[in-house]
Amino acid sequence: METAAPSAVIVAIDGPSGTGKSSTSKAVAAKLGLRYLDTGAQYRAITWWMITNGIDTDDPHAIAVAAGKPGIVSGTDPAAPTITVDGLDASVPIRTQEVTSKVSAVSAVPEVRTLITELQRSIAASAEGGIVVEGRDIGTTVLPDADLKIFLTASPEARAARRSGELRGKEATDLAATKDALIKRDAADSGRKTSPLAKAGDAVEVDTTELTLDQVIECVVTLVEEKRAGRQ
Ligand SMILES: Nc1ncnc2c1ncn2[C@@H]1O[C@H](COP(=O)(O)OP(=O)(O)OP(=O)(O)O)[C@@H](O)[C@H]1O
Ligand SMILES: Nc1ccn([C@H]2C[C@H](O)[C@@H](COP(=O)(O)O)O2)c(=O)n1
Repeated sequence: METAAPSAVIVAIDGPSGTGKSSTSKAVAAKLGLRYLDTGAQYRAITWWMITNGIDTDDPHAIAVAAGKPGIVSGTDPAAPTITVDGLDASVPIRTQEVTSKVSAVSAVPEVRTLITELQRSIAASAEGGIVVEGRDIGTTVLPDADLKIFLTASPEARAARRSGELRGKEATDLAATKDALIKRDAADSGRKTSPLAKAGDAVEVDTTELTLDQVIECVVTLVEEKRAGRQ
């Protein structure tokens, strides 16, 4: 496994859905001049490709056979992250309800994880000034030697309220249904055999339930700066 330049700081941010990983990671990366990688977008992208190419997402063997076919490219500018599949902009279609409902099954297939993990490691290794990588297994599996590991949590109620606020006006906003869907996806992501959603033993846990997004960003920026200062 290649590593980034010695001065680069690598930050892994993991946690369940709706805990604020993407919002926090993007803002922290922008403030500190780091690159940013949304690994959930990559699993969503491969899921979208499976759906649009007629692969049965309930058939792990069919998914495994097709896993190497799509070309997934992630842009890591925190001000404008991008994701393409075979050269097509996938940023909008990967956020549909259909993709969200199928991504846990696709991302549980070991062949998918092996390919996406390799891609994530190569992106992190080429980020010369450092990178914030967010997902479910970054601290445990993808980048176990990350300089700083954060595990974000929040109550299911807080997470559902955040998601409902986001969806208002676009799709159904039933709070109870949103909470049930979050809990179901977390259970699938935590319960899979290959690199499940988990807190690394050396990760700092931040419960964001009672914190504003700005407070969480400030907390993580401080942790990164402390880590950088300690390395000098
Ligand atoms: N501390 C917070 N307080 C209030 N709202 C927040 C907080 N953190 C994030 N949010 C909001 O919650 C929503 C979900 O946040 P975000 O997408 O960053 O979570 P996530 O952990 O990346 O979710 P997922 O894993 O499902 O992609 C967004 O609308 C975001 O603005
Ligand atoms: N490192 C990762 C990141 C994401 N996944 C899977 C599991 C999630 O439910 C799904 C979508 O992620 P989101 O966009 O909601 O952050 O992708 C994973 O298995 N490992």
